[in-house]
Formats: sequence, C-alpha cells, structure tokens
Amino acid sequence: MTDPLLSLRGISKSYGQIHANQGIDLDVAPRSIHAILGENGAGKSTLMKLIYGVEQPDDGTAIWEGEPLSLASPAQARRKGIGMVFQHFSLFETLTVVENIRLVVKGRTADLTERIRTLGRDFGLEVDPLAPVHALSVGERQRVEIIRCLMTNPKLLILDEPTSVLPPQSVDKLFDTLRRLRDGGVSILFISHKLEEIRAICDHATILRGGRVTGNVDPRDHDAHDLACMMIGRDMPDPMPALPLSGGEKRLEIIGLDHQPDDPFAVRLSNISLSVRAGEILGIAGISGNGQSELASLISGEAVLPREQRDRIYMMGKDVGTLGAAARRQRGFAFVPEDRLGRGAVPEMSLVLNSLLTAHPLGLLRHGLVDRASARALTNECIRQYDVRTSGPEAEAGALSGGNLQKFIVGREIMLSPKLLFVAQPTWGVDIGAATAIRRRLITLRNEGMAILVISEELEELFELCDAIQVLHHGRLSPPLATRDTRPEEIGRYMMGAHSSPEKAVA
Ligand SMILES: Nc1ncnc2c1ncn2[C@@H]1O[C@H](COP(=O)(O)OP(=O)(O)OP(=O)(O)O)[C@@H](O)[C@H]1O
Repeated sequence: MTDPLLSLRGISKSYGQIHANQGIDLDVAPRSIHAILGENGAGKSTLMKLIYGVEQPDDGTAIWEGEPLSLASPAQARRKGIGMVFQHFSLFETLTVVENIRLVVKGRTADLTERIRTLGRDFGLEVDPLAPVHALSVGERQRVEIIRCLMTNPKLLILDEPTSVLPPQSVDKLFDTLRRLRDGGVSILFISHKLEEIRAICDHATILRGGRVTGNVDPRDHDAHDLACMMIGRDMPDPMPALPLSGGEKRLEIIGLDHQPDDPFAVRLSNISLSVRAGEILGIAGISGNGQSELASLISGEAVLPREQRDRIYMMGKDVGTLGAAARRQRGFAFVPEDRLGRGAVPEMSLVLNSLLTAHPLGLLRHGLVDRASARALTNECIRQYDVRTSGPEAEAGALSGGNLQKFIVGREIMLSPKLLFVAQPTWGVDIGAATAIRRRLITLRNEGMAILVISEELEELFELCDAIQVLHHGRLSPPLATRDTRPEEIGRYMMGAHSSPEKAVA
C-alpha cells in the first residue's frame, strides 16, 4: 500500500466530561475521497478541527507526508496544504466576498475577483464577488467558503457537510469538482449525513460512534441502510404514513404579495400567493438565493410590511403583515429559522435560557420573574423527547454539535404547540436517524391538525413530508403541485425557471 498522506494514531480530545474523540486511528490515502460517518455528536467535527489546527488534541500523534505533524493554528495547517470548509460559517458579514477571500488568499482584488468568477463558473459555485456577505443566503455563503478553500490549492481538503444546502444540480457539479481534484492529486475528507452521496463519491469510509472508530469500510460495498445501521448501532425507524388531507381552515394565507427589500442585494418578491390549512404540510422548494430568506423574514415577522400594504399576509384569519414577530407568536405561530446559531439560538447562553427565548409564555415566568425550575423541566423534556445529545440543560448552546442544536431548536418550537409552524431546513445537518424522527414528528403533528410550512432544498425531504409543493425561483412562486401527482423532475424544472403547467395544481 502507498504511504498515507495523513496518519493519526490514538488521538483523544475531551471537553470537560465529554470525550469527543477517544483513541482515534485514521489513515488518509493520497488521491482518495474519504468519508467520516457518524450520528450527531459522534465526534466528526472535533476530529476535523484537530487536523486543521483549530483545536489541539489531549493525546495522540499525527504524521503528515511521512513527518510528525503538530498544528498550533489553521494558518500553519494551510501552509502545510490542509484546507477546511466549516459547517458553520467563518465569513465576516460586513465585508464583500472578495474582501473575505483576500484575508486568506494573496493577490490583487481585480485578479481575485476574476478568479472567483472563473472558479464559480467552472465548478457550479456561482456567487457575486462584490456582494457583501450579509446579503447572501446560507447556500451562497457555503459556496464562498468552498471557493476560498479551493483558492489555497490544498493537498488535503476537509469538507464538513458541504452539500447540506446545495441544490441537486450543484451537488453533481461539486462532485465532478471533487473527482477532478482527487485525480489531480488532492485527498478529501468528506463529512456528510447523506449516505447515498457517500456511496457515490467516496472510496473509503471511517465510522465513528460515541467518539471512537467503530469501523472502516468501502462504502460502495454497503447500501445506505447498512451504513446507517453501522452508524447508529441499531435498526432505522420506518417513515410515517400521512393520512389523507383533512381540508381544515386556512391558518396561513399570502395573497399577491410584492415586496422589494431595502437591501440592494436582496431578492425582490413578486406576486407571491400561498395558503396552508390545518392538517396540511406545504413545502417550498427551490435553490437558496431565490427569495427564500426574504420570504421567510416576511412570514416570521422579522421584516414587516409598510402600513399601506394591507391584506397581504393572514395568520389564523387575521391580517398580520404589519405585526412584528412577537405579536404573530402570540396568535399561535412558531418558527425555526435556517441559521441555528445567531437567529435560532444564542450560542453563549445555556439551553435553559435559549428555551426561555421563545417558550416563556408556557408558564415559565411568575410575577415577572423567571421560574427556573419550570424552565429547566421544559428544557429537560425537550432534550429527552428530541434525543438532544448534551451534558444537560445548563450546557451552552454553542457547545452542542450542529445537528444536536438543530434538534433542540425544532423541539423547542414544536413544544409550543403552535397552530401554525414554519420550519426552514428542518433536518439540515441532522443525522439520518434523527432526521427520520423529526419528519415523523412533523407528520404526526399534521395528522393532529397543525398547519405546517416547510422550506427545504432537499427534494426527497419535501416529497416525504408535504401534501403540496410550490417552487420559488427568482422571487416568484410556482402554483401548488400535489405531491402525490408530481415527479421530482417536474419540481426540478421549476427550480431551473420553467413556467407553469397548472393542470396538476391543487385546487
Ligand atoms: N467547544 C465545545 N465545548 C464542549 N463540548 C463540545 C465542544 N465541541 C464539541 N463538543 C461536544 O463533543 C461531542 C462531539 O461533537 P462534534 O461536533 O465533534 O460532533 P459531530 O459528529 O460533528 O456532530 P454533528 O453531526 O451534529 O455535527 C458532542 O457531544 C459535543 O457536544
């Protein structure tokens, strides 16, 4: 066998009582695409941070190209030829794309701008180099992270869930890119919860469970179900059947909404109409950056309509377009935003305090003071019901693994028992076992009469969950398509900008 590019032996890392990595051995071969598989909290991101020098191991050794490797910082890792794209973004929001890239890649702004455009075109990672990062959607930000990393010409590229917010077409392009990089001599460490993707692109897979290596396999020799069982150490739950539509009352209605946000880089919304009834799940499909975040802020109440725009957004039969988020929540609305750190949760605060942020109306305040015992009980219940792996309710939200924080936020909002629940990217970064559990839960709630609106870039997820799907493209919404009569390719056509053939539209 050829010598490995990177060899780890006996790597361990603990955070207080939590043993995130324990005695990890890992060999990454040259020219290989190597998957790291594991449930939420298994220790994947921690291991990658150790390799990239963000964190230092408590124990163990690393060999890089035959020489001992000790990394004190990401800058040192980059000098050795190790690049990483993070699950959580590391971009400065107030700078433009090219300004962010200049912080890491040397060169004149004009040359870098041109290289960003060329790389974007070649690899399906298009993004405007001059746009400020705060105006970009989550998907676009991820593209910037990947481009920035490719521009440092790494020998080992670490990708922590790179495809979680990419549309199917871009995933194919990204995979072509990764194969080309591999054939050109780059090794890639690839973390993903999408087992079919791992089977499609990876030549090795290392499985982690509870911070230890539990297996090394060739993923092409196993089907996705096998891999999932190895990861979670037990069999998978079955999906939940949806009952036929109940045709309840309209809990959300948007009528001919036109909106031009103040931000010049934001997407203008044109003539948006949709409705969600009690006992129904409506899905909004589309590639991020087509108006999803603009529509989400208008529905959540983070952005409100000017006073003269009446009769555009109704919740539970009331015109709410000019009301803020809190007033909408009081009417029985709950919301899970797509970025969990920042808007979904405050990373420096404990889970108990994060519960209070939205759940305080559930009897958690007494005489204007926080009832800590009830807040703790509620948080514990959320941790239990949603299988949030954490040291306990006092853990800081920022210390949870990405998928576990997502489970916590989704759980917290569902526990409010809203009449209308709006979830953006419900299972983003959540492992396959927990994703199935969240989807089953949403379908149960729908069967019990909740109205649910889901924005997701994962078509498979929308097909599993929704009664009807509408596609957002360039700020316009397609007619609703009944999921049972629609094929994914038809949705795909709308995602690419095809126009309506309303015969399949739901009445
Ligand atoms: N800075 C930190 N402080 C305390 N605990 C941490 C910290 N970072 C990670 N952990 C804990 O270490 C364990 C492993 O987390 P890690 O992020 O490596 O998991 P993961 O496999 O990448 O999960 P996911 O798929 O959800 O991203 C988790 O229990 C997590 O809560």
